[in-house]
Amino acid sequence: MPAPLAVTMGEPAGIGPDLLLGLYAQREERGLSPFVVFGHADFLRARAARLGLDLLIEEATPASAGAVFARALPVVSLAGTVEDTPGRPDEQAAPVVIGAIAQAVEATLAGHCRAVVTAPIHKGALYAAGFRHPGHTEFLADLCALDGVVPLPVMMLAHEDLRTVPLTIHVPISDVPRLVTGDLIVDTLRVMARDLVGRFGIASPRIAVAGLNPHAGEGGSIGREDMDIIAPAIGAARAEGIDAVGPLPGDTLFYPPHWRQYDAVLAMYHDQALIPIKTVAFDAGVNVTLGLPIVRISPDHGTAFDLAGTGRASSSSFAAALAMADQMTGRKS
Ligand SMILES: NC(=O)C1=CN([C@@H]2O[C@H](COP(=O)(O)OP(=O)(O)OC[C@H]3O[C@@H](n4cnc5c(N)ncnc54)[C@H](O)[C@@H]3O)[C@@H](O)[C@H]2O)C=CC1
Ligand SMILES: NCC(=O)COP(=O)(O)O
Repeated sequence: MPAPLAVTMGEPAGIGPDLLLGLYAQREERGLSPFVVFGHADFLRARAARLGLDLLIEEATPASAGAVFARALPVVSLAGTVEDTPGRPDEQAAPVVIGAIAQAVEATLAGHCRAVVTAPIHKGALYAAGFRHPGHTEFLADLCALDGVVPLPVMMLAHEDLRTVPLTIHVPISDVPRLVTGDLIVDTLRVMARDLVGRFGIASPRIAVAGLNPHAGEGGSIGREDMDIIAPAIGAARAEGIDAVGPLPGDTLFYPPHWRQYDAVLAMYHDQALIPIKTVAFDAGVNVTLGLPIVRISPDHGTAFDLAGTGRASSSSFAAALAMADQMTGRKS
């Protein structure tokens, strides 16, 4: 039996548990391939009951999950306290939330699961409990370190033909100009070029690079980073055979006829990359981590505390994440 997908439970006070339970309940009509949830079985039973979902939840292992999936939701259940309090995060649950991610990655690196699909975490609750990574992206890279070498994780938001990557991720906007370095741009372009081929099957990817300043600096009169740092880095990447162009003004680049000329856009900061995707495809975009030895995908949205426990959250982005994990691991086209 093929290995299952590893799905992490995410923040218990958020919508992640609602969505994975709701998708499991529709597994037959959606034709979902087997997945195993890393989380807390009793909590998931409580949330399922709150949502009025009549389903069985069974403790399992990645090896048994495939056989269990047809009759019950297989769960690798971690020890710890997880209360069912929608909308009210409790840092007591943090060890289970963090441990679930770590165990899902370990199982995938070992080949017991095919890919990791993560439900959203509430970063504030985890920071309060001592979590020291800005988000999944950086934590996953640490978990995938080999012989002490941590891969460069690259966040990509993807929907159909729009794919955007923020060069800098969860950092204050005041730190961005200092963090936009030539080395980071070249390293990120290398990961993008490699994974657009290897993960997305695009034979000769074309990458647009957005500028940092308005109008990409307007020839240096509105900031010099575009001329002094970004343009030379693009030149260095092109010299390696990477088809990158820019820096292009960030606003007009996202005019659809412009971005459609490219397979992906490298943006300079979080919102420059995420606003376009969330504008055109909030309900179906996904977040993919490039640069890792495993496939990791998540929905593009967060914990949506206002909807948790109500059954009103849309599962379309979560379903898109499961579908892309299947595609990238060769299970479905
Ligand atoms: N991959 C992850 O772990 C992510 C985690 N987050 C975390 O989520 C928390 C909340 O972030 P926000 O900025 O408020 O973003 P959010 O995505 O949780 O919510 C923004 C708005 O979109 C709505 N929304 C979100 N998902 C929806 C869905 N599936 N169906 C219908 N409506 C939906 C919410 O009700 C809210 O009005 C933060 O702690 C953030 O760090 C945010 C993005 C990704
Ligand atoms: N805004 C995107 C986001 O917060 C996702 O971060 P990560 O937890 O996937 O690193």
